[in-house]
Amino acid sequence: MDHGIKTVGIIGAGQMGGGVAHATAAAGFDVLLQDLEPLRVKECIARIEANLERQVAADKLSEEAKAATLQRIRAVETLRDLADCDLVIEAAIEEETVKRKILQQLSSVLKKDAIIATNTSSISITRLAAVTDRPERFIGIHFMNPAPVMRLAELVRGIATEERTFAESKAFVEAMGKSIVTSEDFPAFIVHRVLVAMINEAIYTLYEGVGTVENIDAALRLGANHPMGPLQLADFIGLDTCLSIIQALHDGLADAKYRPCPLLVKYVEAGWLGLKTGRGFYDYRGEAPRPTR
Ligand SMILES: CC(=O)CC(=O)SCCNC(=O)CCNC(=O)[C@H](O)C(C)(C)COP(=O)(O)OP(=O)(O)OC[C@H]1O[C@@H](n2cnc3c(N)ncnc32)[C@H](O)[C@@H]1OP(=O)(O)O
Ligand SMILES: NC(=O)C1=CN([C@@H]2O[C@H](COP(=O)(O)OP(=O)(O)OC[C@H]3O[C@@H](n4cnc5c(N)ncnc54)[C@H](OP(=O)(O)O)[C@@H]3O)[C@@H](O)[C@H]2O)C=CC1
Repeated sequence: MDHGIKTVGIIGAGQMGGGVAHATAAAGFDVLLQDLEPLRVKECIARIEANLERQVAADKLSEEAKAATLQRIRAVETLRDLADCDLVIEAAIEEETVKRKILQQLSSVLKKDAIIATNTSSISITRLAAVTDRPERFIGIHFMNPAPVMRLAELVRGIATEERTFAESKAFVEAMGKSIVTSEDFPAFIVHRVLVAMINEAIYTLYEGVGTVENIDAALRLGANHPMGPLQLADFIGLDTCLSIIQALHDGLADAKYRPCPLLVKYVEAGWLGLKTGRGFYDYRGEAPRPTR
């Protein structure tokens, strides 16, 4: 199916905004990248360049392809600059109030028929769609981290999402060389109904003294062939994001089995958010990561 998408706007130049910008540009789309803080966009494009350079050094990408990918990514400063995009993907922090404000402002400037997507990990697509002027052109496209590498995006329809919006979004994700799964619009969708529930359980396993950080991670890495242990993965995702997701499950399903582990809450309160702040279940500030408990 022809998705009719040429130019993609991305809001939020964090780990996901950057990864999605990289993967989208590498697939041949023009990308406009926006963040509240222009410096964040600059840093983000530098990270994309370093990732591309690693591929060039490993002979997995040509210099020309690297240059072409970078050339397709343009930094912009305001939501108004995204007005002519065919698709805008919101990838700001996992806080509903922040997302609602962005989506309301975006609606008022974006051309009429453009699709608005959110990369939220857990928040109701129907609820976010309702603050826009186009719930029928609104959808969840949930990419995985690191977006250039991971092969999946979850597609989530809100109650009003039109079939055309779903079909175009699916064609867009497939044009990026990725597969889709479809999830109903329930808190945290499919991936995190399972993944963050497991991460929260791993943190309880640490909290209750069943195992150390290293033992819990090794148990799942070597014993269940997970590429990363659950605590390393939590640090990789961001502990603030993990807490928001498990909180969404707890609030949305009113089931005590999703109660956020108090240790996770404490780490977030300390500002120990994982890899992105240099410290979480591991301390990344030395030569090799060291467990913090
Ligand atoms: C929070 C949410 O809402 C949803 C989520 O995303 S949940 C999290 C989902 N993600 C996961 O579960 C990730 C689990 N971890 C993994 O799959 C792997 O550890 C990993 C892919 C991250 C790294 O794999 P690895 O084999 O240990 O490392 P490495 O060999 O360095 O990297 C593999 C490839 O990924 C690339 N890569 C690694 N990190 C990258 C990044 N941040 N950005 C871009 N590319 C990256 C490397 O360049 C390398 O590419 P090539 O194969 O072309 O050389
Ligand atoms: N981390 C992960 O593994 C995954 C995360 N997600 C989802 O993707 C989204 C982003 O997560 P992630 O990239 O990890 O988060 P990060 O914290 O790395 O990045 C979020 C970015 O959004 C910026 N931002 C905050 N408010 C605004 C705003 N009003 N307008 C524009 N930009 C803003 C932040 O700027 P500043 O730092 O200045 O506040 C930051 O640069 C979340 O919804 C998350 O749930 C989805 C899949 C995987």
